[in-house]
Amino acid sequence: MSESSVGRPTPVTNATHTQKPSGMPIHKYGRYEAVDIADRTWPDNRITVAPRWLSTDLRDGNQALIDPMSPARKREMFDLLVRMGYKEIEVGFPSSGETDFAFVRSIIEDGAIPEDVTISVLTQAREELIERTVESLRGAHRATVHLYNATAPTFRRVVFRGSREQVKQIAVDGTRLVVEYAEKLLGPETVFGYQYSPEIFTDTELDFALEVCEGVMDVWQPEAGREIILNLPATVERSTPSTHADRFEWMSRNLSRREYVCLSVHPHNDRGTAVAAAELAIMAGADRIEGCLFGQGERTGNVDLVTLGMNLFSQGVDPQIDFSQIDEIRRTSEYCNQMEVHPRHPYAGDLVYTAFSGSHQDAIKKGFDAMETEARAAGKTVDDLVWNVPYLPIDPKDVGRSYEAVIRVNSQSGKGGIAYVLKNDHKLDLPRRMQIEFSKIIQVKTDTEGGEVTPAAIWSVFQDEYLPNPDNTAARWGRVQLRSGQSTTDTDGIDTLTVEAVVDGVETVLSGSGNGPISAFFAALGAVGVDARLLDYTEHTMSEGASAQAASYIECAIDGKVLWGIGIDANTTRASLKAVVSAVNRASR
Ligand SMILES: CC(=O)SCCNC(=O)CCNC(=O)[C@H](O)C(C)(C)COP(=O)(O)OP(=O)(O)OC[C@H]1O[C@@H](n2cnc3c(N)ncnc32)[C@H](O)[C@@H]1OP(=O)(O)O
Ligand SMILES: CC(C)C(=O)C(=O)O
Repeated sequence: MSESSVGRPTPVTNATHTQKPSGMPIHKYGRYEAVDIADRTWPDNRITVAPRWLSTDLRDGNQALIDPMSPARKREMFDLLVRMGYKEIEVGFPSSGETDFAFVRSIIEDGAIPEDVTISVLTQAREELIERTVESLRGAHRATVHLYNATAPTFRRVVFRGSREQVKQIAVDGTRLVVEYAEKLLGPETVFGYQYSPEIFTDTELDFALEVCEGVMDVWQPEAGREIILNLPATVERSTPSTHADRFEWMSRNLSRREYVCLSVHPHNDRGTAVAAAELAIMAGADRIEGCLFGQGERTGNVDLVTLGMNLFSQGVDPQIDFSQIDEIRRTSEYCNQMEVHPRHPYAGDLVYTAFSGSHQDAIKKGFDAMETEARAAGKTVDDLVWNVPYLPIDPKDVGRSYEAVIRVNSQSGKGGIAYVLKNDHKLDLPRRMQIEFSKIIQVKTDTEGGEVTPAAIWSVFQDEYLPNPDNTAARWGRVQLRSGQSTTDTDGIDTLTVEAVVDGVETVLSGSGNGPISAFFAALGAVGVDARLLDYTEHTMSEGASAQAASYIECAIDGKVLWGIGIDANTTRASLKAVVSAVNRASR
């Protein structure tokens, strides 16, 4: 070892990270096939308008619940989805039993479905189920039957025990039966649509998925004014979102009658990438997304419609869905599903607009201040500007949240967060060095007591430290209490101040002169043995209007200690005298 390197730590080298077998049974799993599409175009595409949305909360969401929704909970969910603006809603699986059938009948018969909303119902490709399904739609204004059968090799072999041709025939025959029963059972008042899903599309060979979809289209005969929805589900999410997008681009390019096809994506979240899979599929040509609020649904859930919609919103694209009361949406969804939304759920969780850590809080506070400064300079309001506050991808106000929870204080917090609470809740804009001083006081509390310090507790500590209330004996402390004061200014600009005060419990009249009321007060305090020197002074109004209060902050050296005081009063001179008293009392505390 050379002399110069003695005592230095050993640098990390790549050799430290050589891979060792984990012992996990990796031999049980195969790699997902890539798609042969070297000239893919989707990576260059941008999402500039909202896709069509279908909520399947009442079907795919409901079928995965421990306790499926009661009719009342179903209705609550349906009404919420309508209020939010969803125009396509899968309302159930009517052939599953009386509950779903009766629910579909109830919303049709109650007139609960707005004219511009299309309801959709799912069925297997079995004649008795198709008949019952179509039957449930009698009298609806706009209704779609959604037929599915699994097309992947394992399902062909294990579930249907049939060849490719036989499994394709299930879809083709099912489609024919849907058309026949719709013609037989539904009247002209119903605008009737059709949707087909090759279930387990993600594990189906692309050429076979295409062949089945073409066979279905040959029966439905899509044309102008007669679209078909072809929904390609990631029934179980199996690939990266990029491979999923490749498969969509391939299907979109190879489908015939493409202009009459609404290509729909239906991701599940088994790999945790459903949102990305949906977004990339849209870039790759999909027109429509099926999902559930907050990612409810089978196993790890369907893709989350709230995240998808809010992702668009946060990029300046209108999602066509109203998320402005996100907490009401969340509460209703929790009630209907009897399942809680995670506190860290994107856009909606309790903690997603909250910073506990000091550097985040500092940046957020500075971001808010910068937005206010920019707005003032431009003669605008903050709401007119493009949102740009660190760590907050959107303005919490836009989803009905207040700024109260944006900063919460615990042992990880710094001065910026505490200053934010005082500014936001009490209009006190503490000078930087005073922020440092006060944050140390709060830090002692968090270090000794642990946990969170609420805004109310911060305020109570602040009041006790800087603003002892002279009217409240319990909260009164300190050597000096100010009663009243008068100042005069002579022709040379010298101020003479006379104050009535209680000093060490004794009523006293103090007098002093200086080149301003503060220095005059310091001179007066000298008479009772206070040795104080002004280091810094700042003030601001706390609100607009004639009755506005002002806050004064004074940094002084008193008897060898440097510390801050604050005074609040409608009169700025009185506010500054109070600030001196605050500092003097703290010095002797
Ligand atoms: C990926 C998805 O989310 S798909 C939607 C899944 N959702 C649901 O299943 C919820 C509602 N379903 C139900 O309530 C019931 O399944 C019912 C009432 C519709 C039918 O119940 P059952 O008659 O007992 O049949 P079950 O659902 O068990 O299906 C088994 C049979 O249907 C066949 N089948 C399954 N899916 C389909 C399909 N899409 N099309 C045609 N046949 C199918 C199976 O091969 C099997 O046939 P077999 O008995 O000849 O072997
Ligand atoms: C019926 C289809 C669309 C489905 O729910 C799935 O494959 O996940």
